[in-house]
Amino acid sequence: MIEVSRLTKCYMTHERGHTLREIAANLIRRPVREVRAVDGISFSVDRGEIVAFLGPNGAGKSTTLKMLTGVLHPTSGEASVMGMVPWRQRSAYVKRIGAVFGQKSQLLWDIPPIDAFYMNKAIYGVPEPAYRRTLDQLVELLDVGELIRKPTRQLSLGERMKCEFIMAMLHQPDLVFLDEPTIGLDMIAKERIRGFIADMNRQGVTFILTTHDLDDVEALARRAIVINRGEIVFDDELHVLRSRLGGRKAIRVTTETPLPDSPLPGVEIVRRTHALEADIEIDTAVLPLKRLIGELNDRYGIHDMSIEPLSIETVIKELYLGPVEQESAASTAGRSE
Ligand SMILES: Nc1ncnc2c1ncn2[C@@H]1O[C@H](COP(=O)(O)OP(=O)(O)OP(=O)(O)O)[C@@H](O)[C@H]1O
Repeated sequence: MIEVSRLTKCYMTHERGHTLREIAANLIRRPVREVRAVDGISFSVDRGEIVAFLGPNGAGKSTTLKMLTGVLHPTSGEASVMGMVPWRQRSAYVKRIGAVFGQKSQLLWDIPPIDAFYMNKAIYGVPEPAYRRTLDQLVELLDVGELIRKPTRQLSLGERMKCEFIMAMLHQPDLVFLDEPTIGLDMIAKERIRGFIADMNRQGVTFILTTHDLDDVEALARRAIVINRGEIVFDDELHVLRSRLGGRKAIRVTTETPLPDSPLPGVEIVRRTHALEADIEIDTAVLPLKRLIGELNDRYGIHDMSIEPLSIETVIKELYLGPVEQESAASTAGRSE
């Protein structure tokens, strides 16, 4: 469905002077700096997938999405989506895709969503019977019967997001780009939206999901593409990310005497939450759990303990960090909060 090859986007930005002399010099000539936001990325996505597209702030996610939705021309490289080049065949292309941006509404504030839906029907040229059928189905699935007749400004965030989804799905797109679709929602609303995405996916819709919410990823995606500084640093199934965690476990332990900075080999203090309480991480391949409990208890006296598997967030953070940042992150571990 999506084939991306060596896609690159460089922005040219004007350097701003800070000192008076620099500002005066800028009046005559402003130096230009190149920002390589996306640096030769290649990947493909099959029909029916939900792919999480992840990365830290400034990694190049939005720039990639803008190119794939046809809003932005790349500096170089190619993309073919459903046989079209997004930025060259925009008008035919937008009829086949949908987009939901958690931070940007596509509805109109003062009019009810139903009127905005009707406008989209006209823009996309959706025939009346197909429009009715899809609208009825979406309204029932998202349980928004009455809401769509209220002015958008009177809706709660969760209610509005449901309507944003209807707006994006009414023309029955084959591919939908989601950018932070559950941002700001409470747990119940998040669950509803996730359920809806999974339903649509079962009906054959492909989703590209950009989010900082790793619960969205765990709930929906089987595969993740991680981008950092414009380059892809991981592209595989989520279970491969999880397997990188190996036998590592996160433990919160309260002891009778304080833990030193290196309590035992294979144990890392991630955070001290209290003088006698710390979050530690262990590698059970180096130190089996049974030995950890025995030795911690003998040396420091265990008062309380809870053990959890590490979240996928940990591996992703490690992917985000380059070797230099990993070293400095390691040197700050163990500091009190
Ligand atoms: N219009 C622009 N002009 C110049 N530089 C830009 C422009 N848009 C983005 N950038 C730069 O390109 C890089 C990638 O930005 P982008 O918005 O694609 O990142 P992102 O991964 O979406 O980040 P976030 O998670 O914060 O939204 C950043 O360094 C950003 O400052």
